[in-house]
Amino acid sequence: MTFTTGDSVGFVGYRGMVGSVLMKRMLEENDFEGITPVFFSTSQAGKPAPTFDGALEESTLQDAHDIDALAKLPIIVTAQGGDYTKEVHSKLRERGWDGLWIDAASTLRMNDDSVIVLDPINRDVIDRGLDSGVKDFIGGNCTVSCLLMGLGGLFKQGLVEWTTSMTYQAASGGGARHMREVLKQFGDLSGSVSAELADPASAILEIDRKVLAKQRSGELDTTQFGAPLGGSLIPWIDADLGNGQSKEEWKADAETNKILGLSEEDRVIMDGLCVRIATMRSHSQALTMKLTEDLSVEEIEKIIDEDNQWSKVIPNTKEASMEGLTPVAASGSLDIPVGRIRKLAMGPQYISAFTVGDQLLWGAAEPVRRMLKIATGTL
Ligand SMILES: NC(=O)C1=CN([C@@H]2O[C@H](COP(=O)(O)OP(=O)(O)OC[C@H]3O[C@@H](n4cnc5c(N)ncnc54)[C@H](OP(=O)(O)O)[C@@H]3O)[C@@H](O)[C@H]2O)C=CC1
Ligand SMILES: N[C@@H](CC(=O)OP(=O)(O)O)C(=O)O
Repeated sequence: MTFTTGDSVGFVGYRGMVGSVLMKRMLEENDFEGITPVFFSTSQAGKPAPTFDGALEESTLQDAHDIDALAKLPIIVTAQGGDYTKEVHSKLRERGWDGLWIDAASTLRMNDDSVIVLDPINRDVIDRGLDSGVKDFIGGNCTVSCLLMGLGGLFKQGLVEWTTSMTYQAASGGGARHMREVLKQFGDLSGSVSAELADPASAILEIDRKVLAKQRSGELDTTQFGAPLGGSLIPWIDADLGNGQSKEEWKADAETNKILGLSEEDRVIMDGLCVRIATMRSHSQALTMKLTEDLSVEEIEKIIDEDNQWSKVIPNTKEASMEGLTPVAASGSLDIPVGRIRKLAMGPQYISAFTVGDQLLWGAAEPVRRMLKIATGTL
């Protein structure tokens, strides 16, 4: 089953958080031209499909579990989540569906017959995959994609021996409800000391005592994160692999090497700690890298800056870092700022770097959006 201009493309998960970002980007880039979108929902079948204020023709939402309807499509794009992928993808393949499955969820990422998509970094791997008949194209983990978009130049040129990343991951990585939860926690914490905050003469240690008491009281809603995040952090993301490593930490090495298409002997070693903090939608990472060569900082910055149009070197000064190297600066932008680049005391091949990326854009929706364009022959 191959796509020709005007053919139908199925969209599942279009109204979720990642799906909404995907739709917004597709509208901004006029990506619906040349395709006939068919929208699916697991809960709203039969209701009107979105027209995005008249940008698309009126249609009806299809049932996202209707395998017959899905199997008619040459391309399915899904941001519905891993459980949906687990349930539906195998049913489609078992009945012989040979269309392209483009997915934001992690379920199929490490399968031998899938490609992880991040085309500014691995267009060659994607093209080889398409040529050799790969049918499953999966977006990478958000921290991995954002890191490679920022520092891809060094990796592509084989200049990285190993990297350790300490992450500062936003609430949005958990989903929409997680973002609400952390904001509600901040509100409740602030509310618990509103009288003291209104009085500039009140003692800060009394405010601190009350805030801590509230955080420990069990009264904050922690349904999503399982622990208070407002005014705190959680040094664990995703499943416990039982060897001291979290699944999020494991993904860094596994996915980076797969994205880059590196063989066993060329592998880059990646490891670190993944930490959830109370930011909204941008993930940050503090990196220590051992390079294979003693490059000057200027050479390193040039390689990073020139790799792709979105990586942006931020000068290693306090002013520039505070202005351009924060989640507040990066959110809502496709740019990936990379700063704090300097040689470390460990030796001339050791550098630090700090990078930030909107994890709903390059971390989730954008690689998937661009893969659809590659699949439809428009990128
Ligand atoms: N959040 C993230 O940072 C990342 C997520 N992903 C992947 O994308 C998947 C989807 O994540 P995310 O978009 O955050 O999930 P959401 O929970 O926002 O959306 C998933 C689905 O929930 C259903 N839904 C139920 N109620 C609502 C509502 N009120 N508003 C919108 N949708 C609703 C929709 O399906 P329906 O129409 O069928 O009811 C929707 O498609 C994840 O499971 C993950 O696999 C990948 C990378 C990053
Ligand atoms: N695990 C990421 C978000 C995510 O969805 O990752 P993945 O696509 O690898 O499951 C986070 O919590 O920040």
